[in-house]
Amino acid sequence: MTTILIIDDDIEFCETMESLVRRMDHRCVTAHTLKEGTDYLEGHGVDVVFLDVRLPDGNGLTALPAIKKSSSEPEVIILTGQGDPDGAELAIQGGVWDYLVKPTSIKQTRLSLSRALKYREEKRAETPVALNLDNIIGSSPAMRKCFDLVAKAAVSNSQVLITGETGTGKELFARTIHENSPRAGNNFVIVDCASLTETLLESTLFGHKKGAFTGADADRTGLVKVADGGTLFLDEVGDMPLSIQRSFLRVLQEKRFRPVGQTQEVTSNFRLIAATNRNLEEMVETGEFRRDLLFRLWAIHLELPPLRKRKGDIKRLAMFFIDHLCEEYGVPNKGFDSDFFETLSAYSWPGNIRELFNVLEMAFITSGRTSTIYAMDLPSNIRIKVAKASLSRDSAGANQPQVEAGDTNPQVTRILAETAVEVKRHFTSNIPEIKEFKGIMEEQYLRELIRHTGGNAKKIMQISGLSKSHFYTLLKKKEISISSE
Ligand SMILES: Nc1ncnc2c1ncn2[C@@H]1O[C@H](COP(=O)(O)OP(=O)(O)OP(=O)(O)O)[C@@H](O)[C@H]1O
Repeated sequence: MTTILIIDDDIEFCETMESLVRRMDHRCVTAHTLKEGTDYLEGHGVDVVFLDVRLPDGNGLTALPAIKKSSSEPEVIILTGQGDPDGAELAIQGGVWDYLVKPTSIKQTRLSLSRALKYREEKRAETPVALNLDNIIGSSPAMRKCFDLVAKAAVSNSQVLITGETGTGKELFARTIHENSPRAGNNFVIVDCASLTETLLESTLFGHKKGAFTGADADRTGLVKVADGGTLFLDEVGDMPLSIQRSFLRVLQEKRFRPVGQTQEVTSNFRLIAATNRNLEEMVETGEFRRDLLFRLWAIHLELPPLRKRKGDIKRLAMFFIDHLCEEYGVPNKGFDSDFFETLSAYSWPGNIRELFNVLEMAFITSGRTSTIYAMDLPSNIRIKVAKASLSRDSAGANQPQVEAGDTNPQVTRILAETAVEVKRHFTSNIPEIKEFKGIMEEQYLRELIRHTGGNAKKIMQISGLSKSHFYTLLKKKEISISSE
């Protein structure tokens, strides 16, 4: 059933609206403060919100973005006692469906509500584009937003600008847009603007005639022409020299250009996707990037989040990539110890997914023929960084939470990982028997446990998971007395 929420502090008005909405066979909920209204939106599906502007706890227009972004993304109709043109403009910019000034006629209110609901129904009925996202892993909210944009980009012919830190998947997403677009049957052509000098970039993009410059010993077709009917992917577009930016802008507008040393123009019907990890708006301010080109580029702007902001995706990315490696190396699928994912999640991944995949490949090789991959298999530099970050976090917080029963918090995991690094370092030449090693570690653990709990038997059992009899047997075996610790 359709639900309409009325946020208005005028109780009488709410009652009138409620009866109008009910007569239209919709469910109606009223809220007399902004807080009440936004609280309701958090846990319930709402189709349309009638929103007053002046409310006891704030201005409705200020809350508009949060209301629009709430989980059911309702349409909003402003119903205000004091209409003012600036407020109306602000509201419309904020995406409201209608702006009505009280008193409104029943007819007008009904019409506005019916139209908003019709629009909402049509929006829902739009058939979602079935994307082929075979090689892209991610189900975090940030990634789902990106997939929506990929779907929009795939069906349109507009320029796309993809931004994001290094290794976040800009090229992968550009290829995915191409492969899901009607141009998929034609070329996807990559030009890396950062790796070419100014002259080389010009001839690479536009091509040249034999003899146009020293070394041009044959005609060469430019990559803009190779992308005819397909997609041209300009990687690191922020590194494009200003002189080329000027000529490229013209190519974008007219889809025609002149190869170096040639008098005749060539045409190309290409679709442009550009990517960069630089801030182009800042570059425009400093005069390093043309504003007009930037405006052309970002008809659709896809901003890829860094991996540290979507840690929920790390596990699936790791499983996907290790499965891929198993297949490539022809070995049976491997399992993972839980400490493996904990360590991966505790690292900040400045090189994003590229770095993650490199590290996983190293761990995969280190794990050899074993069927499980452990944190120990990760490169020591990663484990050390994780351990150090955890320790410095610990020393920064004065009152650290006590380690409770069964607590395998990241701090403990980190310390264990660090211990493992130490053990590995010392064992290079001389490895003791496992019994001896276990004995030493066990004794160390018991002494620490007693010190930490002050010898409180209940806490000892809770934390260690040992039974009373087992604990006292161990104490006897190690010749430890509770009072001396
Ligand atoms: N969501 C994802 N799912 C699976 N693999 C991914 C994902 N994102 C990126 N990758 C992989 O990570 C690696 C780096 O991706 P890509 O080269 O597209 O990054 P980039 O942002 O273009 O990097 P750079 O800025 O350094 O050029 C590639 O192996 C790519 O396949």
